Amino acid sequence: MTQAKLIDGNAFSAGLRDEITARVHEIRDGHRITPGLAVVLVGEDPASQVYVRNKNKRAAECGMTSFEHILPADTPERHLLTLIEGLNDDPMVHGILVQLPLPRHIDSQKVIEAIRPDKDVDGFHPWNVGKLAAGGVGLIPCTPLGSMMMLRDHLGSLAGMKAIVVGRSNIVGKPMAHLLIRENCTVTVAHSQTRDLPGEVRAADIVIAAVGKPEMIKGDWIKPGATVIDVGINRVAAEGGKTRLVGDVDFAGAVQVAGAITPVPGGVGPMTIACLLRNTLTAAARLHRLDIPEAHPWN
Ligand SMILES: Nc1nc2c(c(=O)[nH]1)N[C@@H](CN(C=O)c1ccc(C(=O)N[C@@H](CCC(=O)O)C(=O)O)cc1)CN2
Repeated sequence: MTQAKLIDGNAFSAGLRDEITARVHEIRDGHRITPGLAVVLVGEDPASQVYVRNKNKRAAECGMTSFEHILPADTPERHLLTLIEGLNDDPMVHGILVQLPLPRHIDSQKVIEAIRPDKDVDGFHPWNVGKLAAGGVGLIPCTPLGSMMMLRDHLGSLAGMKAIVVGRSNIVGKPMAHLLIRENCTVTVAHSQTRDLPGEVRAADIVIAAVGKPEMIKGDWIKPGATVIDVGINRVAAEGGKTRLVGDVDFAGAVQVAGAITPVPGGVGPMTIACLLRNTLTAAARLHRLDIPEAHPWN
């Protein structure tokens, strides 16, 4: 039996970061502007620490300035809001990102809404959410943006295709659905109350799995030849007391049926960070009204 093509997020993200690096050097040399990314982490969540370290490392590799703010887990919400106010006003900072999840005593939505929308490189501020929903120009959340780049690269036009997004989070599910509508797909958003989820998935040419449940979407739910983008990153127990990463899709089953599939790790995850850098470059260019081409335009 033929196996699905693997969509390699590590390779795609490396190519995108090369393009971003070239653009960053252009504006540093031509305009004396260095894009700056501020990354804020509250607490000691080990996975978040890794993501924040990688974001800063990748930003520096692309020639950007990265500003790291690591705050203790018991930081009062007011202190975090004051830090954001300072970053909003700092001309060296073009992109602001607060790593999620935040400790429970902090209201994440309040924090997101405190970030200047034109520096909101996560694309989570209601202004950017509204721009995406209404078809305007804002900043697009990184994971959906990276997923869409890989889809367009693999499939070309998506017009007329049936897509299902399994999961309705503000970070991935909802923005992904809007992007797919923009690309003229017929979109179903499935969630915990969906009746006959296997049947809904079987009807789809494109499956976006963003439900946060390890290997929940089975191989025999996938339509033969469909393109599967697995957004899940779940750490599960493995042999010898170790852990391993799996997605939301049963990869071993799906790879036998799908036309193409993103692996976990090495699929959507690396694209999330590359798209954060792309958004930071976009924010810097817009804030300084620079007329530079976008890295890897996809629409
Ligand atoms: N403010 C934000 N918080 C969070 C976001 C986000 O986009 N903005 N997304 C996730 C975490 N995340 C980025 O922050 C992220 C997750 C995973 C990866 C990644 O490269 N994963 C690797 C595997 C890494 C590992 O071994 O654990 C892969 O899939 O190959 C990058 C970024 C929640 N919070």
